[in-house]
Amino acid sequence: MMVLHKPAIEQFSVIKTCKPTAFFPGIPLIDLSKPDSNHLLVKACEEFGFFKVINHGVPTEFITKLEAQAIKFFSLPISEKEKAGPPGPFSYGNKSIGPNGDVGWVEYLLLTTNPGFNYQRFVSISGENPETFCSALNDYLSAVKKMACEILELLADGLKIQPRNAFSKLLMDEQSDSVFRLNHYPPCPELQDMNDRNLIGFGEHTDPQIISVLRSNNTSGLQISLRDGNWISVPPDQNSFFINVGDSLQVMTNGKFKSVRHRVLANSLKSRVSMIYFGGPPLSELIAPLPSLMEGEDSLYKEFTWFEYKKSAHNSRLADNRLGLFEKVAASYCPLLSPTLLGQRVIKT
Ligand SMILES: C=C1C[C@]23C[C@@]1(O)CC[C@H]2[C@@]12CC[C@H](O)[C@@](C)(C(=O)O1)[C@H]2[C@@H]3C(=O)O
Ligand SMILES: O=C(O)CCC(=O)C(=O)O
Ligand SMILES: [Fe+2]
Repeated sequence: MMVLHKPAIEQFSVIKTCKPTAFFPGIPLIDLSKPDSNHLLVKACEEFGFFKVINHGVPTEFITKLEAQAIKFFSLPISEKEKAGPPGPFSYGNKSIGPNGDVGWVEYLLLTTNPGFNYQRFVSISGENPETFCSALNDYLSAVKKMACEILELLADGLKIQPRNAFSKLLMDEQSDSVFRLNHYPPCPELQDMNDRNLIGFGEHTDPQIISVLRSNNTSGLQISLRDGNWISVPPDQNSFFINVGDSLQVMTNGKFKSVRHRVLANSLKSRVSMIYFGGPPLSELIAPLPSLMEGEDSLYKEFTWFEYKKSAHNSRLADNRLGLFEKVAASYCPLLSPTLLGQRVIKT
């Protein structure tokens, strides 16, 4: 267990909550088995870029098996976990997020989902039969990817886009650059003595990919930012999935869908374990608005490939407005709306 003395805790972002953040009852809930789900999905992506899905078709057994493997891994001594690799694109990281100095009250495993990737390194560390970890991961990833593709096809239906696999084919592509992340937020008991203060587990950001599929245990902490800048706590639900619109889907819909800003606050008593699949396109894919969604409008974004966007994202800090660099108006016509200034947001809690 990580234990921190008060001065040490100050190394992390501690934010003051002026008023308790109310649980917001309005997070869209979509039942994927209902015939009108396509229109509700479009509405949720336009209004929040975030929603919760039920009747998702992912077997509970796949979820519990992978979660058990994750818990086993995170319970190992740190020296063992570090053998999974230094913080880097596909390895174990502790408190340090990304390559540019971001920190959070979190440890994680970051893995590529490309077929054929050798997970053996992590497997041998957890002391498990290699088959157990690999099969739990593969079962979970195939089921979650299938669900993500179904959602993207329902969205295409709702937007009247032909063909209906216009988005989903990018995740189905053999070269799809998708990532999977297991996050563990240990409890932080010191927080109990720090009235009105919260510790950042994973700082505010948007996800750069097309779509993110998040499942967590029953510990709270996830928050999303509404358009007015207010933060809303998402009540945890271990039987459902939470879906984020990523920056790339915002661009492909020419800004009709919004990528959602979100963050995770640490909990003083309970540990949070989350598993997130980030569905991304092939590196060479041009990320641009679909012509059928333009209706005579100009693209709001400069043209770029996923490789270019990913490279730029990896040079940014977590909270930066990464898409700002690729917006036509902000970058070309108005220096006051430069990405640097847009990246600095007033934090309301
Ligand atoms: C600070 C960073 C971590 C991140 C890469 C980045 O430079 C900016 C984007 C971050 C993010 C957020 C969503 C996902 O968790 C992630 C894997 C991704 O694709 O973009 C992380 C990156 C990371 O942890 O390496
Ligand atoms: O762990 C979570 O619940 C969310 C983490 C997240 O947003 C991310 O890893 O990109
Ligand atoms: Fe995220």
